[in-house]
Amino acid sequence: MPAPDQHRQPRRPQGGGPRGGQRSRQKPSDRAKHAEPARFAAYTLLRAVDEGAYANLEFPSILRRHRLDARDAAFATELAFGTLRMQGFYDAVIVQAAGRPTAKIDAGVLDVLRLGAHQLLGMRVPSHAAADQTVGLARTVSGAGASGFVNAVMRRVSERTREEWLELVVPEGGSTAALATEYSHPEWVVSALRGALLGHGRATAETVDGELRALLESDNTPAKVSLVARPGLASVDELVEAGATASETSPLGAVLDHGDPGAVPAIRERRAAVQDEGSQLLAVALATAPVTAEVPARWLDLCAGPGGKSGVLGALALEAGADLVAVEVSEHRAQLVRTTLEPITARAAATGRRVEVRTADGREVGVTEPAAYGRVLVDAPCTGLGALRRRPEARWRRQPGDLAQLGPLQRDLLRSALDAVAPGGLVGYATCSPHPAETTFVVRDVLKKRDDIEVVDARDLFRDASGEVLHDLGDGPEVQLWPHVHGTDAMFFTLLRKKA
Ligand SMILES: C[S@@+](CC[C@H](N)C(=O)[O-])C[C@H]1O[C@@H](n2cnc3c(N)ncnc32)[C@H](O)[C@@H]1O
Repeated sequence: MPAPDQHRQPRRPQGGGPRGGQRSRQKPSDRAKHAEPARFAAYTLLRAVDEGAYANLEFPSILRRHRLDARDAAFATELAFGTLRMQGFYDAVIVQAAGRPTAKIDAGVLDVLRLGAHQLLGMRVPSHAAADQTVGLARTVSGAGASGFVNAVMRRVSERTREEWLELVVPEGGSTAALATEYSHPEWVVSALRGALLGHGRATAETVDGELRALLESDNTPAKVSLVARPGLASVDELVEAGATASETSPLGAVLDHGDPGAVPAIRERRAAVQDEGSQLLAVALATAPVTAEVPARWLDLCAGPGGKSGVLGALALEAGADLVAVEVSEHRAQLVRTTLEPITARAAATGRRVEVRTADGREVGVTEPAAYGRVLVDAPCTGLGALRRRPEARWRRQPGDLAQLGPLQRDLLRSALDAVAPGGLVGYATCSPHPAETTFVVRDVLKKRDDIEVVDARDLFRDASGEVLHDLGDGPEVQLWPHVHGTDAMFFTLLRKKA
């Protein structure tokens, strides 16, 4: 049985000195005998992620199973998610402290050590408590045999501050490998983000190092909980009354600084939702872009699951007197779209409009329903490299080969959307990745073979809560948002019009 909570101890002051003064020479036998619940829950998540689980989806049920109160749940979340994000840096530290490569450490013991390293180097938990509880966790999950090894490694990790470890394990010179260790990203992701900053004109050769550091840092900073009020169903004022703060970035948005979003009535009733402000902005951009030709009053969301943008598009479609068709290839995700759209579907029925969710392959819609829609969103499946701050394990799971695999699908979906839109109508192509291979290159390749499409400058459509065009949107015509600049995920958006 896990022991009672022992992490509620005075934290070390920020930026404290070397850990020597607090260093503990305790033997493993003097350490905690068992794991306490919050750390045990964090460990359970790390093991589940190692076996393929998604941290965001898995953790709520782990927290419930361990019956953690709000404070322990917050500690466990910071511990587990912070450890997953910073795992690359901690592994470099553990290799030094253990004197062996991570491949030679049992996977469960390695997770225990990573959690211990995060408490020492990332959370300001006092050294003795971090070491004590980490050894207790090792004893609970791996047996007494591992506790001596864990005790010794924890002691060595605690002998240096975070800054001293950075100096020791980060190669000199600011190379890709150095940034990868310092900011705990795979090297290929560091290279890809550097290329994205340059490729989208966000940085020049002179400024890219600073921009890249700021971007990598933002991936390691937990995103705020952004809410969207679905137009006509909820208002920002209602979210503010429920404890959120009105967003400065999105006219539909609010930010919840603390508390459970599920406790907000509008969210429970699906009149509002948790959604990144960048996603809100691009759905609004597509819905409000001027269309001068006569086009069908039918809008299409071609890659709809789990339904976040459909929720905004559907609500705005009804306000504009249009229907919405949401297409999603996965039955499970299509069901999520149906659920999230329930209040919008009900409102549509009451006003003589239609909201329809189909489980189907979006690549076929252009053939089966040519020129049938007035506005089409392609929120393409992508690597998600622009949303790493929201998915703590994603950076380790993604592989460079994913880009090559997704490329043909992204192009096929965009082609299908361009066929499905009526002359004069609009297609928005979006990704939650800034990688040129899934953004500008996809659009360029598809447009190369068509003469019926023109690119529209989308920047004027990205307006903040006060109605001003968002700052730093670049040279256009497409829009690339950045977490370190706009506080949103790194969403990409191109707006295309089929010639009338
Ligand atoms: C980036 S996600 C969309 C997110 C969604 N728009 C939202 O805001 O909640 C991409 C979605 O496309 C779906 N997808 C992948 N291939 C597809 C295809 N051929 N046709 C339709 N949907 C597809 C994926 O299952 C995934 O749910």
